[in-house]
Amino acid sequence: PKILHPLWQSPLTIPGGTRQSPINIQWRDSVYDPFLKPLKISYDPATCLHIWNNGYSFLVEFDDSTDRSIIDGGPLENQYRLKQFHFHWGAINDWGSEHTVDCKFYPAELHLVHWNAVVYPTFEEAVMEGDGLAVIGVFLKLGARHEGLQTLVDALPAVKHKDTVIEFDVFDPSCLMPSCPDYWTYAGSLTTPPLTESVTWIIKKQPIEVDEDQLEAFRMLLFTSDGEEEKRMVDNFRPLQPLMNRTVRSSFQ
Ligand SMILES: NS(=O)(=O)c1ccc(C(=O)N2CCN(Cc3ccccc3)C2)cc1
Ligand SMILES: [Zn+2]
Repeated sequence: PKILHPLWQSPLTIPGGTRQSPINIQWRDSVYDPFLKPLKISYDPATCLHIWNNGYSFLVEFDDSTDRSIIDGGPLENQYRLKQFHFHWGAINDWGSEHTVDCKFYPAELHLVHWNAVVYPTFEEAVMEGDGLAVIGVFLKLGARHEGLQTLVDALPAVKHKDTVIEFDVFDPSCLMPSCPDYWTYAGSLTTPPLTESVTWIIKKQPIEVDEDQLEAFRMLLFTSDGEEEKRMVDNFRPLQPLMNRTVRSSFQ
């Protein structure tokens, strides 16, 4: 029988999938690529639009009608436009991230989602193409309170229920980037339906620190709409997928 994911009612494995995400990054198996460029990030905080709870995570969405918030360089051939960022987290601090490093889970993982507007007319079309998307993954680890994240955390009670949205008009996601430029990169997929193999993953080596209260704020969100029986939004990460015939490259030695 087809095993369906409890959260997304989607097949856990994609028939014929050869580049699925997330994966375990085995540090010693990653290959240093001296031709990888530094990642260039330039975000305009004024492109921030709103925060919404879409029933599997909370997303901060950006105005992607122009090239005001983009990334370039790194493993990318073109510049990619920022569309949204979101997180994945666990019910407890022992797990929650989608990718693992040497089989270690982090309590949460940030995904900044960008699309190739140089080649494709819309995000929806880019989602279906091998070089359509670029997602920066940043691990969150338990530690000091993150002041930049706090402005986001303060807004979460207003999007507690699925399909709630609030205006969020100035936020600079650069404040969520770790200071170290090092990253791994590999060819993968969306980790939620339609699971298309359209993502160039750029996973930052250094995590950012957040405190327990900030992680608890994520866990008080709900998968469910107002009036439904409450289900806490936790463990919204996809199981690890086989590496198959892929190499993870590193930008550092
Ligand atoms: N966890 S992750 O970073 O891999 C990630 C997950 C979801 C998305 C996302 O914004 N969407 C997936 C497709 N969906 C809409 C859509 C578009 C075309 C066809 C069908 C459906 C929106 C982006 C990144
Ligand atoms: Zn994600």
